[in-house]
Amino acid sequence: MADFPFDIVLFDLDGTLVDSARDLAPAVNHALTIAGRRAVPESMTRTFIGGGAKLMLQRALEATGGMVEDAEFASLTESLLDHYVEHIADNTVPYPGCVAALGQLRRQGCTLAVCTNKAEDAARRLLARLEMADHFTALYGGDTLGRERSKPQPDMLHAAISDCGDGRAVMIGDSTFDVGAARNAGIPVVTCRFGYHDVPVAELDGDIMIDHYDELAQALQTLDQAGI
Ligand SMILES: O=C(O)COP(=O)(O)O
Ligand SMILES: [Mg+2]
Repeated sequence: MADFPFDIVLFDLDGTLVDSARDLAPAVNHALTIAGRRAVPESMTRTFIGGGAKLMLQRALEATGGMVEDAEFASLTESLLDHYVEHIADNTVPYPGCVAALGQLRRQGCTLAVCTNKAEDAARRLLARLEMADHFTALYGGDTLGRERSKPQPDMLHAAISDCGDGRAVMIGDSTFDVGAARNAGIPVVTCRFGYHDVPVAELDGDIMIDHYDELAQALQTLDQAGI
């Protein structure tokens, strides 16, 4: 424990711990169909993920003809979430090596938490269905502290660090929301090349990037040695 550089590891969920686009994309297309729009390919939906369901839907609507009025948007958001929750773990899986890496970090003395812009209830359901929940001491969703305090605001990172007993923390994520939140919280950030990127991957601008969970422990050591 003493020689591992971080006490607390905070994880984003969609595109970081789990490959959930195969269940998010059909939920987006369900809502688009209700709105009379064409469906969009999963590859496009992947670029809309990261800011929560509402932003994902807004981007999908903008890409298929434009935003709708508030009441219709609220109803479409509800349809999207109903569909998503019903199919939450149909095709979603943890990324290769993820579960093993979580176990390894815990054996090294790290305390783990999830900081996601997904709604807290959906995040808890998903992690329970995938039998991953027990790894995490804390979980914050995009609505836990209020949407205005979701990532890239640092609030949920600060709260999770406190719940984990305070200490040296690092964020693992896949989008500008994660990098921004980590910067705003003043902690380093590892980005995942395999996740969902709302900007070209080269522009994510984290401190170090991993291609596979097998590289995570070494990446954390490298960050430490670089004095980041
Ligand atoms: O639901 C989303 O859009 C984002 O979720 P994430 O913060 O876990 O990537
Ligand atoms: Mg993400």
